[in-house]
Amino acid sequence: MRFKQDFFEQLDSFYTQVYPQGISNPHWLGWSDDAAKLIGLEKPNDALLMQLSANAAAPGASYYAQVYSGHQFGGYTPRLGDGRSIILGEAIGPNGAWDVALKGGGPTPYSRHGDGRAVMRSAVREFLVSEALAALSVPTSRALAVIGSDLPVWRESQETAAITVRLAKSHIRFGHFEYFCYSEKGAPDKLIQLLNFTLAQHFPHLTADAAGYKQWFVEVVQSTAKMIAHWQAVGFAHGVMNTDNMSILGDTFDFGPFAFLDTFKEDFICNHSDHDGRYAFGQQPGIGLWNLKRLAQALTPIIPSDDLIAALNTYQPSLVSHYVSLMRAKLGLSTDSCLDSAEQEKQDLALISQFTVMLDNNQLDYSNSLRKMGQVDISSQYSPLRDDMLNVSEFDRWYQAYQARVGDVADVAAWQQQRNLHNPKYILRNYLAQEAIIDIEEKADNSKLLQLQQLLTRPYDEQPDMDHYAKRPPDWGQGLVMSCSS
Ligand SMILES: Nc1ncnc2c1ncn2[C@@H]1O[C@H](COP(=O)(O)OP(=O)(O)OP(=O)(O)O)[C@@H](O)[C@H]1O
Ligand SMILES: [Mg+2]
Repeated sequence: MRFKQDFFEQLDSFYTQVYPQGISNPHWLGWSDDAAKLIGLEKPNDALLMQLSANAAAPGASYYAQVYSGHQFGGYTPRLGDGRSIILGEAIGPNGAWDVALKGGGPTPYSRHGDGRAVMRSAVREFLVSEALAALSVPTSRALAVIGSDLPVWRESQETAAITVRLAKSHIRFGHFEYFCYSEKGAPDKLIQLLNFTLAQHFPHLTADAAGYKQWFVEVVQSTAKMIAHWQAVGFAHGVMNTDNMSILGDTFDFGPFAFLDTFKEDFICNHSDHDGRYAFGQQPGIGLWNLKRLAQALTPIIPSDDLIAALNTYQPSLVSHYVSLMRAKLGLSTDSCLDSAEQEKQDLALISQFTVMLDNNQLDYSNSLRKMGQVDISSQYSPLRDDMLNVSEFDRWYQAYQARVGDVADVAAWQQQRNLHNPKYILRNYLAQEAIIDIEEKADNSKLLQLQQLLTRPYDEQPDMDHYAKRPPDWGQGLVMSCSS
């Protein structure tokens, strides 16, 4: 790894230098070749294992924990910061730099009452989902590796610690701006310093002046809208959309109790502590806007309110338009229609919503239903999903409208093949992650994890002998809800 240290060198009051503490008996549980390429690495080796398990210094690393705050479940916490994630610096890759962070690397001045550690099950889940989302083209932080150990840690019972090696284009969160607006004295200067750094590093096409700031916020609004459109289209529930977990670049960030939908359920809650369903699947678009409003509020000292509001107003149309275009690709709705594009979008959204409401009412699997729809012979009156519906006449009405919208398809096989490129066969179902974790816990066997990882790097491909991974969960794995104690 070759590092540069821009954040460390330019923003010295925005972090505390802190060294990670090694974990005993470190061993690779998982490694991502694809993530490795991003920072110019190839295969894992012993020296890297020692560095990334914090048992040896990584040459060129600076080791620091950033300070930030954030709104958690709607309430403001004035100081959070990296309590268990220690950043080594920005590793230089062939197409740009990536922060390298050891998540679970030991206590920091921001650990509050925590131990600075991550348990193996949560580290494995973060590793798997980061790479699975990337393979689905969802904007996300990445995971280079997950490293197991025999270091005991206590949650509800004794578990072992692990480290996820996270790669992120930036670790700057909405909460960084909130911290330097509310919690730190000398606010406008620090806010401006942080914003100028963000612009120079990640928005080099923008100028560090009023016009650049205004356009920057528009781009943050839109990248957030785009990220959430991806989540809704792929059926991903994040679970903890606090503003400290919202990346300023619109990358999915901080994986705790997340879930991919098995059964489609608009009000599905994956987080055991989310009693009111604040972060339920169907709430995510609205929460995205709420979070952006909190960011806007923190920016009022440096960006005029009218500009902030104008940008916020682009959120909903931008999200809808990304969502509809992702769903069109899944369902095979082409866009070269003679209707006005806004009207077409409205009608398509209605068609898509009727479809998901039927999935919800009939308790059908989200990804498998879409995959099946993509294999329909569009000229035939018969759709494979019809048999799964209780209200067949409702489905028939919808299917007729759908057929009319798809129109004539000259080459049905090619159309179906296209659909398969947009409707994954394999997703990271919670029960699959759980099975991989149980094998590691009980048998020290990571082969399921490796198999799952391989499978999820090609989620759209038929893969021989892997069909069982595409099945709906068994009874024990239905609607698994995860706790935050990670
Ligand atoms: N075991 C722990 N020890 C110390 N601090 C912790 C621990 N778990 C969570 N925290 C801190 O609590 C706050 C909220 O935690 P949250 O689960 O959102 O983040 P995280 O998963 O630890 O890290 P990140 O957001 O970097 O992915 C953060 O400041 C985090 O660093
Ligand atoms: Mg977090």
